[in-house]
Formats: sequence, structure tokens, C-alpha cells
Amino acid sequence: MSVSLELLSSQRAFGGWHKRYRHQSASTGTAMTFAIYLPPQTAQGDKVPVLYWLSGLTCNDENFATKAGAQRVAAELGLALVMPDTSPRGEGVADADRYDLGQGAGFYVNATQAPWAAHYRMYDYVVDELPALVEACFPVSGKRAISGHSMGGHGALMVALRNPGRYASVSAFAPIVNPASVPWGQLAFSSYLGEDRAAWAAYDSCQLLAEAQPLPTLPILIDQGEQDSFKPEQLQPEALQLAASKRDWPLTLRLQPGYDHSYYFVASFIEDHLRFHAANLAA
Ligand SMILES: N[C@@H](CCC(=O)N[C@@H](CSC=O)C(=O)NCC(=O)O)C(=O)O
Repeated sequence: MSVSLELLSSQRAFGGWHKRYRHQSASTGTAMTFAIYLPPQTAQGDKVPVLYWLSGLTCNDENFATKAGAQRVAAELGLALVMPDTSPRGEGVADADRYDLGQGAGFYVNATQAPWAAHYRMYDYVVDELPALVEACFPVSGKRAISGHSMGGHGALMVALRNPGRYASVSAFAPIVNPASVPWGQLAFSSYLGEDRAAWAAYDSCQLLAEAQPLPTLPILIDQGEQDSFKPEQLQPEALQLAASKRDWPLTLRLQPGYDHSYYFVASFIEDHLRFHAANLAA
């Protein structure tokens, strides 16, 4: 695979390296930025498994890297972290004058509607292009897990459910589990995918989990803050728990008293998620 990566920055962290790169994406037709944390084991020649992290609305690759505090445990576990941006960006890329649509709000779908369809192909980017690039250019194995927060929690769950066998496990913090039924998702899906709700089902984790055939082995861990102001209207994690219980799916939902939607919440439980993924990646 021939790919030109521009190194934007490189920092030592917990014996490994945190690096940011820009490259030209065939999926989005734009330059894309991503970050990768390479744990110390990679310096000794080991190929390590990868945890992909999908961020939420208004984020880029830097929110998780600077706020979640994941690098220390990733270094201990020998886990690489890959952190893509949340949408294509740039002057020639469609945008909206609001935080929950357009740049910073790609919702990890392949848009089919104008003006979004030209560049908003984040599903192809995170499922195919970025892993192929990472596995060609860095000392990583083909073992993958995926996690994310809010819009990124929707992305992680949806991508893992749509691609059985591709990820050892999936986890999420305060995910949008049923985007087809809540305001954030309905705005994004009607804009990016159009008004035909049949097209939305392929990106809705509750519907995907209810209909998955055959049943894959995909352990799911979800943490949700009980004081998260978005929980009642936008998140509704119990809907995915109910769908999972009807199919004996291995889903653990933990409601965390007092926690809100912020990265303080993510930072409080990221260690549990990293250990959950490391155990499943080693199984
Ligand atoms: N109205 C807010 C909403 C932005 C927000 O809360 N973004 C969250 C993700 S929400 C769902 O995807 C986030 O992760 N923000 C970045 C951070 O570093 O906290 C606003 O625009 O402020």
C-alpha cells in the first residue's frame, strides 16, 4: 500500500509515542488528520493490537488524546490507540452553522445526499481506509477493538455490529444507541441519508443488534453517567440493553451515579474499557 503520511507532531508518552499525521483520504477526497499512540512494546519490535477511538460532536483527534488519560494504561497493556477526526474538514467541504451537523459531526456514515455526499464518507474511512493504512504503516497486528463517546459511541457500536469478526470487542461512553429515534440522529440522518428511513436502519445500533444474523461473538461494554443531561432525549442506553437481552447478547451497561457527559466521565472509566478490550483481544 502506497500512502504519503505527513507527520504533524510527535511526543514521548509513558515510554511510547503519541504522533499526529495528515494524509490524503481516498474515502473523503480531503486531507484527514489522525493520531496514533504507539506503546513502548512497539519499540522492541512487537506488533500490538489496536483500539480505534471515535470521538463525539465538535471533537477532532485531540480531545480524547489530551483529556481521557488513556496512554498510561495503553502503555502497560501494549495497546496502540488510533484516534481519527470526526468528519472531513476544509473550505471546500459542506458545513452547517450548528455544532451537531457538518464539520465535526460526520456521524460515521457515508452520506448520499447533496451537498454532503461529496466528502462525508466517514464509514468507509474508519472501517476500511484508516485500518488498512495503520496496518501498512505502523507496527500493529490485525487485531482490532473499537470504542467511542456519544456520537463516537454510536459510531463504534454501529461499525462493530455491521462488521462481525472485525473487532474483538466494542465499548462506548454515553453512546447514541438509536440515532434513528432521537433528535441528534434524526437531523444527521435526514441530512446525510435523506428522508427514506430504510437507509437509516443500516446505521442504527438498536436495529442492527435486533436483526444481526448470524449472532456474532461481540462483547459490548457501555458506561453511562446518570447525571448526563443528554441521556433522556439523545442517548437512551436502556434501549440497546433491552434489544441485547432479547437475544442473550453479552452486553454490560453500567450506570454511573453523579457523572455527566464530559471527558471527566470518560477519564474516570477509560482504564476499565482498555482492560476489557485487552482481555478480549487476547482471548
Ligand atoms: N452543545 C455542546 C455540545 C458539544 C458536546 O458536548 N460535545 C461532546 C460530545 S457530544 C456527542 O457527541 C464532546 O465530546 N465535546 C468535546 C470535549 O472535549 O468535551 C457544545 O457545543 O458545547
